[in-house]
Amino acid sequence: MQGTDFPPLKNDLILRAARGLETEHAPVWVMRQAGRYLPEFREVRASHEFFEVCRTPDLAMEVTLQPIRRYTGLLDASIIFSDILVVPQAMGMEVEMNPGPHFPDPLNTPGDISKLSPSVDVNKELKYVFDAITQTRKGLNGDVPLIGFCGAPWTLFSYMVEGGGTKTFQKSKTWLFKYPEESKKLLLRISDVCVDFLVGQAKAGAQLLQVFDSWAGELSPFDFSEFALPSLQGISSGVRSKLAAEGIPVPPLILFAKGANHALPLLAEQGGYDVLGIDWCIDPVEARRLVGDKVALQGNMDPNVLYGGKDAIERTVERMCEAFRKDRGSKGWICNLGHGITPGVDTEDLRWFLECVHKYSRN
Ligand SMILES: Cc1c2[nH]c(c1CCC(=O)O)Cc1[nH]c(c(CCC(=O)O)c1C)Cc1[nH]c(c(CCC(=O)O)c1C)Cc1[nH]c(c(C)c1CCC(=O)O)C2
Repeated sequence: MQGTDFPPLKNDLILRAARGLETEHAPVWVMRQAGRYLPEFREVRASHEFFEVCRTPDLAMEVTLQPIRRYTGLLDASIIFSDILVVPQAMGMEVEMNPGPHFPDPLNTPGDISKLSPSVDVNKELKYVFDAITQTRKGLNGDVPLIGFCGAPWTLFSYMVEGGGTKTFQKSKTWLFKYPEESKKLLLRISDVCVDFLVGQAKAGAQLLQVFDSWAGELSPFDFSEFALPSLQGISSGVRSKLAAEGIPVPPLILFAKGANHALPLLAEQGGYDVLGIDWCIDPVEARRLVGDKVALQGNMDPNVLYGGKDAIERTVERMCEAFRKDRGSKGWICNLGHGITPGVDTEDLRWFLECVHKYSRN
């Protein structure tokens, strides 16, 4: 599938911002914008299981388009409806969503690695994601670009080892510190699947690619460099070289290493990504100082401000816009929350957030 087969793009703000260029206002999208805070999403979920929605291109397209339709003209990107856990599934693991992720048979010791598929053909295992992307890109009719994504190896590793969410990271840390060499091998093996998966998404029509390292902040700076960084670099360099080898333009690459703000200088220098996402625990002025002009930034309002009412939202957005735009106008900033939107948010409060971003980030 080649780009020329798709409707022409009418809004390229996020593509320009990702390349560090000027935009009329900051492009804005919201992590988890297709999700349970939307009544129309809950309605689809009432009659379809979570992974059924992911695996059915018609349904995945429908929920991907829901926020774009509801907030017409206010969102500057869409993100394909899927989950980071489709990669462990493709590697041969069973994953349930009830309501959070649960792996009935997690990787308890390095011996369990042999249970994973020896090689993963993403074109077979994850074809449904590629089909959903191609179909959704057509369905968007060029209104906004479509983002593809995957989970980062460290975050996926922790789910595969813990068997679900965790507060302590006891099992994943046991692996890192007791079996460091086996851990590194597993991380790189996950990274190889992520490369093929992102390459496939770009070929299917994804116009930007984001890597979610949701648990990056659980690692010390040393352990982040030791364990997470090589696999993140493996993804950026692998995606770039494989697409280049096929003569396909490389879409902007975004890395959201949540909580790893200490690593911003290192990632800007050596990560190989065009955009770095930041959470709300770092001031945007400081983040910009740390990365210089090397990358664009994405973020970073605390999603819980959306529970604070219209005044709090407006004041926070105004402050955020001022900080990201300090001394550089609108160059190289993609506005987002500092993590995913949560299920209890009022849909009109999100609309107000988006309107405030348009108002306060305008040149
Ligand atoms: C860690 C992680 C996961 N999934 C994802 C991450 C990384 C981002 C982050 O840190 O939030 C990424 C993700 N998950 C989902 C998307 C869709 C695209 C979007 O709108 O952003 C994306 C980009 C849908 C989803 N993935 C999930 C839901 C909610 C489940 C439902 O529909 O019942 C959605 C809309 C389920 C999910 N999936 C995952 C968890 C922990 C949960 C349960 C927690 C929760 O309920 O929010 C794993």
